[in-house]
Amino acid sequence: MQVEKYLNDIAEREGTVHLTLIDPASQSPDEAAEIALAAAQGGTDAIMVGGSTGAGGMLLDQTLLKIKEKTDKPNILFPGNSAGVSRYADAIFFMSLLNSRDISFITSNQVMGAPVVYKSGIEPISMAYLIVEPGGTVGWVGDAKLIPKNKADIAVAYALAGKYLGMHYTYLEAGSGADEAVRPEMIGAVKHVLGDNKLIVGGGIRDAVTAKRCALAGADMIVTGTIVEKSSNVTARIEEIVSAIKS
Ligand SMILES: CC(C)=CCC/C(C)=C/CC/C(C)=C/CC/C(C)=C/COP(=O)(O)OP(=O)(O)O
Ligand SMILES: O=P(O)(O)OC[C@@H](O)CO
Ligand SMILES: [Mg+2]
Repeated sequence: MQVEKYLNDIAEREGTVHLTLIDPASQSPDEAAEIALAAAQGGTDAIMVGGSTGAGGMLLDQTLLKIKEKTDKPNILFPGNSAGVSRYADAIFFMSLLNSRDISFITSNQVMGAPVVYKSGIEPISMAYLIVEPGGTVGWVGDAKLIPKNKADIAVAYALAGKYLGMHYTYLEAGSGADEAVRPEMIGAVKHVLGDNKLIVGGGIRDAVTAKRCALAGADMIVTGTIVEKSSNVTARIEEIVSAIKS
């Protein structure tokens, strides 16, 4: 419960958590570590490591080890499949893609990954993963029946199902690099039924205004990925977003 408690405590104390997503396939482990350090200096709370394609094996292990050398922020795996599990992480978002049409993203990858999580002692954080239009690469890879962006009630139904199945976290995902982030109406409606369960929002959040809008609507945690890959001054970009979402 340590990483989950760490995140929940920040959400309670500071209003909103900021998570930085690093895709091990997008840069070398050394470069990933530099990005993690810069994001930590900008005030991010934890580093998520994963990708929808090619994010496993030695590259994943090395990326985690290098990140650990540079920062003491928790590392949380964000796996695209069972190969995205590594014993060098602190925790894993143990997620089920509830709106997938493919059973492998609902239970099979979880079954293959669970024994590795058990043996390595990393902390599982149960999560309902929901993909909203446009969905991006992860929507395609995960064969998601995308939730229409203006249909908050469908997202609410999925979020309730996840909560009743016992999942602690719900993640509303618009897809990495989405042209529009998840809308405030949907975030608000989902948070309303989740109550104390935590809501993560990501995909297409590139600036402080958008991040703040998501936080005010009810997001407990904001994820940004693309901006740390594309920015020349990661610390400054993260700092802007972090100061906008913390109370
Ligand atoms: C719990 C275990 C062991 C596995 C879960 C497996 C599930 C449910 C996966 C969901 C579908 C999926 C492909 C998720 C990937 C999540 C992810 C790391 C997204 C990050 O997006 P990017 O990979 O950065 O997008 P790009 O590939 O476009 O860069
Ligand atoms: O790359 P961005 O658009 O920040 O999206 C982050 C995350 O929600 C993708 O899984
Ligand atoms: Mg990526």
